[in-house]
Amino acid sequence: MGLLLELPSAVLYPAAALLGVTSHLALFIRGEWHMQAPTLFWLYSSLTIFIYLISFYNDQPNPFQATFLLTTSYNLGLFSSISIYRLYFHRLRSFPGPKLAAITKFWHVWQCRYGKNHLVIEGLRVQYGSVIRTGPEELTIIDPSVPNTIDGPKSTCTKAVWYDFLLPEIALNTTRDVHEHDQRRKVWDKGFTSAAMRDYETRVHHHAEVLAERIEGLSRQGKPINASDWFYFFTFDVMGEFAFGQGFEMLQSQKWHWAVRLLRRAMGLLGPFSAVPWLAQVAFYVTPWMWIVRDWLGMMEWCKERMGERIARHGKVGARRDVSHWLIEESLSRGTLKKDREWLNGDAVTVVIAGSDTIAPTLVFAFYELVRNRELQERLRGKLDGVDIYDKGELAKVGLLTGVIKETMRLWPAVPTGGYRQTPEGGLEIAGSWVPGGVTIVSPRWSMGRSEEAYERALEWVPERWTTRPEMVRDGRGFQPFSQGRFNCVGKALAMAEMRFVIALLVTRFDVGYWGKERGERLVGELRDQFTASPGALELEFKLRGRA
Ligand code: HEM
Repeated sequence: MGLLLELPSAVLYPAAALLGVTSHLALFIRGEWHMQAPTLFWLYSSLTIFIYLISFYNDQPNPFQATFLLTTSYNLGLFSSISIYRLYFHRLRSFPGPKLAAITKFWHVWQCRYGKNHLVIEGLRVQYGSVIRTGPEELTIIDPSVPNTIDGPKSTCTKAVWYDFLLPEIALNTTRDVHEHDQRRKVWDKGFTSAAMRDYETRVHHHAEVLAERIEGLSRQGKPINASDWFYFFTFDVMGEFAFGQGFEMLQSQKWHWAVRLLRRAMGLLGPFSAVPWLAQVAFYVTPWMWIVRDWLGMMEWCKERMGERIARHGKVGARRDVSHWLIEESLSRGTLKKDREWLNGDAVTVVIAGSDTIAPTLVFAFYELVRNRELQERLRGKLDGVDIYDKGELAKVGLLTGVIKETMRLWPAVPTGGYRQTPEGGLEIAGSWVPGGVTIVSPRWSMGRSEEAYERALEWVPERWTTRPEMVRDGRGFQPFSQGRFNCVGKALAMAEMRFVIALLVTRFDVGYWGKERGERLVGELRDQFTASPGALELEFKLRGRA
């Protein structure tokens, strides 16, 4: 090495650049590298220090400069080769899209720095059309046929690299191994049978009634209700109970639980950094002391402890059956409780996030729309008149109520752009384009729901398009708020029952309107896409019906 450094610079630096090109063409061009990111980071840092020390001990006149020039030459070779390849030789080179997006996902990180991926994609659709290259190995395709192609019964697509974001945490929704997923899904399905659902219903009713009482209490005091707080308090309390057998007690305390706060703050990272899962790996392994990583790990530790307590309570007299009951029961029956502990921890966090961060924004937006459409609110109240809202079956028959929920999920999807899939090795035809293997496919619900080709007056909230005006849905194939196929939402029935009940309970009990000068500007303006939708504040007035 010392001898190498004595080579004339005219030879040394071009040689380093050539090494950069070679490492790209011989190594990095093949396969996935995001999981190796921490190792590469350490290797690169160690080599840089090593070069510096060699230069220093070989009496180089300026060891810092020598190291800098050598590493820069290598990087120049490496990144020039990557850029030229991705722009002019890559399998996706003929797809339209921003040139910088084709070179690096950092382009996307920058675009999403305010958590507005749903708007970034919408802007690209206007500029480039419905098939866009949004990354070196990524296509965003806005077409009603895509959900079925990538998730339908015949699909051979798998989950894309994004799902490795949280490794080493493992959970049903993040596992990329199809066989492993299917095995775990069978266990989950036991927690969502009709019998299991009956156990959950009464607790949903109980929490919803507490929510209504709190709202009534505040409205009696003449205070506004921030829907974006209260619906989250409600859903997190419900899901906390389903995951750990105990809620976060936010409806009681009327404030955010610190663990939920940490969780939501950590989820905020998914806004800008979803595009670069390798960076999350570097952060987890190289900088675990960083505040945001500490937040996440702190929250995971808290969940792990709660799961420990939940396991200790399992089978005790009076213990109620929650989602975790079924997961623990399965591990016990197989004698694998200890081995499955990581799964149980990860799956409990999944119950909390997947069950809360989706229902809450849908409820917030449903009430926003019901407030903007007071006549429809009144009509819905009329349809609910005389219906036993505690009877799940009866409630499901109220078409307009289901229409309200579906229309809200179309226009304000809880998962606006997420749900990335990867094409199988041999490639796949998607929406008329041949897509090679190993490519990430994004099928954004936000843009699909706003497509005039699929919906008449697409930007308007018209629940009747799902009931009496079916002609307003020109092509409903793209409407998959809960996804479909093997990775579809396991909690769909629970979610629909829960949303129907909460809306019915509150609409029959209160007249809901804007509070003061509120018109929903913050709700929509501060909406962030961080895999799930995170809305801004919305202050509403809930007037108890029959009172002035
Ligand atoms: C409005 C409510 C909800 C919506 C819109 C929704 C939507 C979705 C979507 C789009 C997916 C697919 C995600 C992906 O492809 O990565 C999904 C998966 C999932 N959801 Fe939901 N969800 C809701 C409520 C719930 C509830 C209440 C639970 C119950 C705990 C739940 C649990 C899950 C789980 C575990 C998965 C992963 C399934 C798998 O990979 O096999 N969700 N959900």
